Parts: sequence; structure tokens; C-alpha cells
Amino acid sequence: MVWAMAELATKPQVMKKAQEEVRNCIGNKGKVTETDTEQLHYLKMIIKETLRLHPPGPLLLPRETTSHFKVLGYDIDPKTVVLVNDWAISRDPEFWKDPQEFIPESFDDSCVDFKGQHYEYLPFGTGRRICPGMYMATTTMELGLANLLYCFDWKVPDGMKEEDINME
Ligand code: HEM
Repeated sequence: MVWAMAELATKPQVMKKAQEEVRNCIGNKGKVTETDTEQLHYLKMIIKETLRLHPPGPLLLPRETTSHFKVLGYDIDPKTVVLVNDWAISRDPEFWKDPQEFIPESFDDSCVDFKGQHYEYLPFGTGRRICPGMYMATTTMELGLANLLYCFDWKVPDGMKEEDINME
């Protein structure tokens, strides 16, 4: 969630749009609750985009092969440790337009999600060992970020510019 906050702090126009969505939806209720987040489509796109550019598990979890197989002409022996470079996959220009930019709108009208069916985007992995905490993680992030956007305007510290924050 810190990455999402850093991206928003450096992109005031994205933050404004997200704040407007949350504040219009919640009105004077005082706080965002779990049932409210269903309506926060832009916020969900921000979280997806954050997980694309800043996957907390950039190489997923190491796996060990149990039998010999061939992939793209390479022989993979049994007991080989295999890493999936999700960080690189989710910045691949073959699948993503302007892949280095933070553009939540890329997920608008797109069926790409993190449930492991879209191999260009695997922040929670895929298959039988996909992250079982996926919904807990996204629900917690949505709720936390929505409440922060609802209650606060945040910005980079005085004397600092947006471009001073190194997102690498
Ligand atoms: C943003 C938050 C999270 C991210 C990005 C994340 C990502 C991942 C990834 C990439 C894997 C490996 C999947 C694979 O190799 O295919 C994994 C596995 C796992 N995650 Fe998460 N995770 C998150 C939060 C959580 C939470 C909140 C829990 C528990 C409450 C959790 C529990 C697990 C467990 C137990 C596994 C191992 C599953 C297995 O090997 O069968 N994760 N996670």
C-alpha cells in the first residue's frame, strides 16, 4: 500500500480522481466500510496498477521441478529451481502500452485481473499454488487506501518535488 501512496503523492491528478470517487461515494458517512469498496472502481484499478509496477513478490516463490520437460527448446531437468520473473512480465511492452508509466486507466474495460488466468499479470502467482491470501490482501488494501483518500490530502514534504521521489 505504501507504493500506491507514493504513486498517488507523485501524481496529483490520479489522487484527485481517486479522492473524488471515494468522497462522492461515501458523502458524510465518516468512514469507508468493506461494503462500500465494491463501488470504488477507480480505486481498484489503482491497486491493480500498483501491483503491476511494484509486485511485492517480483519473482513469485521459487518452485522445484519434479520431472524433465522442455520449454521453448530448453531442457529443464528434474529438481531444477524455477523462478517466474513477474516483475519483468508485467512491464513487457508486448503486452502493456507505456509499461513504465503508472496508468490505472489501462485496466478500464479490460478483463485482465490478478486471479491467475492472465499470464501477463501475475502478482499473486497462478495455478494450484496461487496466493491463498489474495482476497484478504486486496480487500485490506482497498479499505486502507480508500479511508486514507477519504480522510486526508497528502503530498510530498515541503521543499521536495514530486520528481524527487525515486520510484525505482
Ligand atoms: C499484496 C499482498 C500479497 C501478494 C502480492 C502475495 C503474493 C504471493 C505470491 C506471488 C505467491 C506465490 C504464488 C506462486 O508461486 O504461484 C504467494 C503465496 C502465498 N501467499 Fe501471498 N501475497 C500477498 C498476501 C498474502 C496474505 C495476506 C496471505 C495470508 C493471509 C498470503 C499467504 C500466502 C501463502 C500461504 C502462500 C503460499 C501458497 C502455496 O505455496 O500453496 N499472501 N503470495
